[in-house]
Amino acid sequence: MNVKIVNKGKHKLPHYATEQSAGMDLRANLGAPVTLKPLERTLIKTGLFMELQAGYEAQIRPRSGLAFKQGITVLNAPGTIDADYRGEIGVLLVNLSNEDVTIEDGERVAQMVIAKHEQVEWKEVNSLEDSNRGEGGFGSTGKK
Ligand SMILES: O=c1ccn([C@H]2C[C@H](O)[C@@H](COP(=O)(O)OP(=O)(O)OP(=O)(O)O)O2)c(=O)[nH]1
Repeated sequence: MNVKIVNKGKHKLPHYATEQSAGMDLRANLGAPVTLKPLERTLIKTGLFMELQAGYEAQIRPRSGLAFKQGITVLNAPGTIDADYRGEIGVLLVNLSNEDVTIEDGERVAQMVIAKHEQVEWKEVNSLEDSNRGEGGFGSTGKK
């Protein structure tokens, strides 16, 4: 599937690192490194703008390595890029470690998965059909 993309940043376009990768890493497009104190958050710009086809979204997800090694994650994970959004793709990072962490220009800060999605029309009713699961939730299955 072709997706139109504009790159106003200085880094190469995101790409699939292996033949079956689901996500493409996104690079920070920064004028200068950004340091996050513990629990500090910041919006990292990518320089990328894209035009998804209707029925598709892009999900912005954390990178496991960055989370494990440095405690950096995506605060609103998974971030949602709507098909009608034409602004710059941003990555909202938070530092969940107890040390300062510096994000460098060009660093891979998150990954992006393009996914199909549905839109529903509500059919409002007064009651729902019974199911043998009932109303149980929040850890109610598998009880001895
Ligand atoms: O991680 C993200 C999440 C969102 N966006 C952009 C694309 C998305 O289409 C738009 C709006 O995002 P969202 O719907 O999550 O934000 P909102 O807080 O509900 O704002 P809005 O009123 O703009 O919908 O912001 C990003 O660039 N990165």
